[in-house]
Amino acid sequence: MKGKSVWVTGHRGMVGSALVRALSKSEDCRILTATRQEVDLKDLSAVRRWMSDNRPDVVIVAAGKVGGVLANNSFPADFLYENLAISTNLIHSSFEGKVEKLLYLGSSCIYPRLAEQPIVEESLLAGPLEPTNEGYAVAKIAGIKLCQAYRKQYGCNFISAMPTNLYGPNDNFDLASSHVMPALIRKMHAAKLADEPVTLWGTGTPKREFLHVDDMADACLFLLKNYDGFGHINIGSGVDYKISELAEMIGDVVGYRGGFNYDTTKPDGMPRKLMDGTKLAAMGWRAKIDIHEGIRKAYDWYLKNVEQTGSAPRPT
Ligand SMILES: NC(=O)c1ccc[n+]([C@@H]2O[C@H](COP(=O)([O-])OP(=O)(O)OC[C@H]3O[C@@H](n4cnc5c(N)ncnc54)[C@H](OP(=O)(O)O)[C@@H]3O)[C@@H](O)[C@H]2O)c1
Ligand SMILES: C[C@@H]1O[C@H](OP(=O)(O)OP(=O)(O)OC[C@H]2O[C@@H](n3cnc4c(=O)[nH]c(N)nc43)[C@H](O)[C@@H]2O)[C@@H](O)[C@H](O)[C@@H]1O
Repeated sequence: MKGKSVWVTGHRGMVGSALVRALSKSEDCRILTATRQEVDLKDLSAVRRWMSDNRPDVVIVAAGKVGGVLANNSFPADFLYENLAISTNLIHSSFEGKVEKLLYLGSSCIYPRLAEQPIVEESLLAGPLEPTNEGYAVAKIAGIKLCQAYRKQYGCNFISAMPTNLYGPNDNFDLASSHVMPALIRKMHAAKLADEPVTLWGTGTPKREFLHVDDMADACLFLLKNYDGFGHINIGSGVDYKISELAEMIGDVVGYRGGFNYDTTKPDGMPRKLMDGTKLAAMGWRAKIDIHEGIRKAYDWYLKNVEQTGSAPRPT
């Protein structure tokens, strides 16, 4: 990507900020960013204007409305509408702006609720979706299909990657809207100090695969440099854990010695979503950050950035 202008959308978020770190470290390129105040990605004319003023060579779609199982279940219209708008505006204006390459990021929730495990890329649209995040999943599926349609009709080099559940620096630690990893780090730290038990949502039996966001960013740069295909590519670690097992692992790192209660009024979501990483492995990429090391890094980041203030500073 030497000499290219790369627009990382959503650069203040967990995924976008990891991509900016990775690009700054290893690529001799020009990184372009824009805050929501500068360009609301839901607004097609604003996106078009920004695109024609800045003329990126490469666009990474790492912006989106993102949240955990409860937020997705509670605000399906927002998750569907905002993600559809962001995807269509960025993909269409990248076509208009003759962008050389676009990387679209989706999520493992695009796959059917009861997909055969580990989930191969070909499982897409082979069965009904998980109802708690159907809105988000439909928007992300539309993004994949848009990339494929612009490739088929206009020859655009637009690729898609589906990362599994991510965690790391700049994660969202708000207990109402976060994913499980940051929520449990925060809850266990507070429970350790207060000497109280921790309440987990759901039954603790669903299984999830976790990937450190720096591994994900590394995989994205790998795909940008090595993949020009039609089909979307899974990005995962290849290992999944029950939520109750994840809680034990986080407890070990945080030093929480108490027990766990389960609030079964909260949703479990997908029973399991372990992705098959054969395609990416065959190209020569694999994850490097082990989950224990990853949880330690995430807990350190939480202590340094969130614990003191109650909310994390976002990158500018
Ligand atoms: N988190 C995960 O576990 C996960 C898993 C798989 C895939 N992904 C992929 O990664 C993407 C980003 O996830 P994340 O965890 O980095 O989320 P995040 O931390 O919430 O970051 C999302 C970013 O998108 C920006 N954004 C949202 N709506 C916007 C709008 N209308 N205009 C301009 N910017 C807007 C946000 O801007 P503000 O800073 O102004 O809010 C923020 O910078 C997802 O959409 C998904 O494709 C994430
Ligand atoms: C990656 C994202 O994953 C999301 O699904 P999903 O893995 O269930 O999202 P999470 O919110 O991470 O929840 C994973 C599992 O952890 C359980 N869990 C236990 N305690 C907690 C807690 O305190 N907070 C949270 N958040 N969960 C908790 C939750 O019930 C669920 O079974 C999708 O809704 C999105 O669309 C997206 O795909």
